[in-house]
Amino acid sequence: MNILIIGTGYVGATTAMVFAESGWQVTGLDVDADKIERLRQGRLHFHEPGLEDLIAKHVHSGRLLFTTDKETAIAGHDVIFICVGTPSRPDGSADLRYIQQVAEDIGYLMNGYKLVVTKSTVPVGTQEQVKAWIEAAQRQPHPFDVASNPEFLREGKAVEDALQPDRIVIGTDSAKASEQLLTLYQSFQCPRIITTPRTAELIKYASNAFLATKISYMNELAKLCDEFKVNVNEVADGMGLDPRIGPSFLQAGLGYGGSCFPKDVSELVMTARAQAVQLHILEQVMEVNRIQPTYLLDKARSRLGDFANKNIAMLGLAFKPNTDDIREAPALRMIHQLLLEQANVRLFDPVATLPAHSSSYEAVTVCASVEEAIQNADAVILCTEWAAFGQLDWENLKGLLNQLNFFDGRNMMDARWMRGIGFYYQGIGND
Ligand SMILES: NC(=O)C1=CN([C@@H]2O[C@H](COP(=O)(O)OP(=O)(O)OC[C@H]3O[C@@H](n4cnc5c(N)ncnc54)[C@H](O)[C@@H]3O)[C@@H](O)[C@H]2O)C=CC1
Ligand SMILES: O=C(O)[C@H]1O[C@H](OP(=O)(O)OP(=O)(O)OC[C@H]2O[C@@H](n3ccc(=O)[nH]c3=O)[C@H](O)[C@@H]2O)[C@H](O)[C@@H](O)[C@@H]1O
Repeated sequence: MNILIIGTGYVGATTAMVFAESGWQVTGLDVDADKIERLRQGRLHFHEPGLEDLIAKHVHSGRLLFTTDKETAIAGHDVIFICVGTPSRPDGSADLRYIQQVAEDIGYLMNGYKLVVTKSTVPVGTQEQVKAWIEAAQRQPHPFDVASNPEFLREGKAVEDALQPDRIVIGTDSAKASEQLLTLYQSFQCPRIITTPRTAELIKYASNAFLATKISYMNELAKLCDEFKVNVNEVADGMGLDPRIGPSFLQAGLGYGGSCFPKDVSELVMTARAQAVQLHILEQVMEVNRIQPTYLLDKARSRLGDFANKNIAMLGLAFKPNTDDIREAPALRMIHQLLLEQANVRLFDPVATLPAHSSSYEAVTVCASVEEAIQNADAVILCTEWAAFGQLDWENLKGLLNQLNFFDGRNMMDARWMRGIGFYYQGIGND
């Protein structure tokens, strides 16, 4: 079997690497010629630790090819993974236009049996829709199967997650399709779940929504911790020792961002509403997340009086460390608000950059180092827990600041230490 990956973004590029690493011949197809040109040279168009080296390795071995030629690519491959984006529409439901485009291309250009696998995160029922789009676009009837095979990798840990997944979920009604997919994944050591397409699609949303729920739960609890002068991290440690709860995703902070949790929780709520089911808990999860960055800004404002003409050093822009992804990053919303309130924003992130071609952030001073960002700062706001920020010597750096105010959106610093060296220090739930 040779494999075609359509869409070479975070998931597509990683998936292409995974199958090449497992010994298959893989081609990545994208409409973006610049991305394809870089990938052909073994270079990645986004920051993901370890991925570029593995892609380069397989580009050089010839096991991994990249193209923009959909006619040849679709005709020449038996197994096709769809990895294009499924962004939110303004009403919060998933926009399937890229999936539809790809399905129609496959239908129109297919020349024999194809196994079409949806790896993109798609609403329950999409597999049936993809089938219908393919059928409607066919010029002559060719047999095909459609399967759902959701992806669970995290950005920043994509290589590790994709090469050693916790589970492989395959949703299909076709024995031939599940057999082919099990062969493709034969070298993986993890549980496989073979189920219906709808179940596979829902497993993906239910997983992301549950993780988002854990985060919003801890963020709300953190506010109570502040009132009681209890440290939320200690509460999380105590809770996490119960194996029924588990220690992960209990980190209070600025709320969840990224290209997935915000859109997937919202899509699940919309899907449920279309079935006349109200997901009350998830609606509140979204609301808690929406107001979470405001909580830290309120603390900073009440300390400074107001933000007008104050120098605010923002440390971190990416929605989480080890990625340059700024989609739905809480830092962006905070910068927007600070600019509205006339603050002078000085920003440093080790890899992420502000959105290109956006006039909204022109007033931000983008700095090349922490030292430059905190120069004459009236307050530091830490938005992303890059490991390097945890190693800074604030005892030495504090002389650069105008006022010793530190607002830690990720509870990264030791509160007692920071206060001990003279900072007015506030985190989320560690007052
Ligand atoms: N980013 C992540 O960590 C994860 C994302 N997912 C899901 O995977 C899907 C893809 O997400 P990302 O990789 O982040 O998106 P992305 O935006 O990084 O990549 C999508 C790619 O598809 C390409 N594309 C769009 N239309 C195309 C077409 N007609 N033909 C060929 N290429 C086309 C785009 O040019 C782009 O390179 C989404 O549904 C997302 O929810 C699932 C798990 C993890
Ligand atoms: O569907 C997806 O795209 C992916 O979404 C998430 O992965 P990702 O968004 O890359 O990153 P996470 O590590 O899950 O973090 C998401 C957000 O939650 C925040 N978070 C995470 C954990 C925590 O304890 N507290 C917390 O605030 C992070 O700062 C970040 O903003 C899931 O973890 C993946 O399993 C899934 O495949």
